[in-house]
Amino acid sequence: MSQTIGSGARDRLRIAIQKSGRLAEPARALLTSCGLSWRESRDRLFCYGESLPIDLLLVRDDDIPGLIRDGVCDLGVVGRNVLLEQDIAVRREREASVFRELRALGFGGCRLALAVPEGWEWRDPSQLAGKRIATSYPQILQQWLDGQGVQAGVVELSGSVEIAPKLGQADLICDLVSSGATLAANQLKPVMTLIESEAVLAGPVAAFDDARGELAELLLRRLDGVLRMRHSKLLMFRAPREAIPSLLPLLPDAEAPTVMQVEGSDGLALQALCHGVVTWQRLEELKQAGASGLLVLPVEGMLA
Ligand SMILES: Nc1ncnc2c1ncn2[C@@H]1O[C@H](COP(=O)(O)OP(=O)(O)OP(=O)(O)O)[C@@H](O)[C@H]1O
Ligand SMILES: O=P(O)(O)OC[C@H]1O[C@H](OP(=O)(O)OP(=O)(O)O)[C@H](O)[C@@H]1O
Ligand SMILES: [Mg+2]
Repeated sequence: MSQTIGSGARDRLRIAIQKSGRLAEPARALLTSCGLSWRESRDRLFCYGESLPIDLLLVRDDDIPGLIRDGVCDLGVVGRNVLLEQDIAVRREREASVFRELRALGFGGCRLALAVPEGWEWRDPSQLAGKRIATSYPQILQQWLDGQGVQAGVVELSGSVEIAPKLGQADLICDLVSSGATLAANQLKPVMTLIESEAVLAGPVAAFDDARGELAELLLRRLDGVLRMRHSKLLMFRAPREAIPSLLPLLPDAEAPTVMQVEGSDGLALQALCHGVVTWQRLEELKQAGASGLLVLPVEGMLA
């Protein structure tokens, strides 16, 4: 089988992920937990899929939507902020989306927010009329301003947006915020959230009409199993039969527990798949209610 990147062979699925940066490691780890493995090329920009015919292309995150649009890659892991920014640009040109968000992946969480100098008294978006707003997301910002019916100047910067008000380039900014530390360090405060973002699996709007369709479906099924189980834990413990009524209310987030008879005793062994956080406090409460030999096990995936 050909390994040429641009061969046009369509019996392999190609996923673009960030080469380095915030999304690089978690994206790879997630795909690995879906059972994918790769033989890396020496330059590490293309990774040939070994366990399945699913290859990786390692790129700058901003390039991912364009690679999908041009059919160079079939899927991509990218921030919703980047996908939406480029989707709006495409829709302005073609009047139809070419990308779609297939799954939210639960990492790379942040929000795109308006932030103003700390001294500003914020009331509502009408205050933005005639102001200059620095951002790396001009399309999302302009669409939001249009929706608010506000006319403001959009100053596009590719980075270090938070310094723009101090440099006199803009009156306020529209940038990504996570902890808020960068804003605080620049004497800015967030006042409006335009979008909530996280890493997403993106793909084309058009369906695949060859072997890639089945590969994409297989990957999505595995991904759903992994995502569903991501915060789940398998709880195993023993308990006397009479403790069951006081133990079950302590497992409100668990699927119906499996209860087994322990050989040679009249005690029971229980197994419960908990979808919420299993804290030390909860374990202590279970122990007090009669549970013993408590084991908390991580769950890697589930095929329903
Ligand atoms: N502070 C943050 N906390 C959490 N997620 C963030 C934060 N900042 C950005 N992100 C998310 O991570 C994505 C990638 O951010 P990163 O800083 O690695 O991008 P980059 O510098 O543009 O990388 P590249 O070199 O690939 O162009 C962003 O598009 C956003 O979705
Ligand atoms: O609210 P915080 O937790 O401070 O995070 C927000 C900052 O994180 C991102 O920048 P990053 O650190 O990735 O630097 P970069 O923009 O230069 O890549 C973003 O562009 C903000 O500047
Ligand atoms: Mg980038």
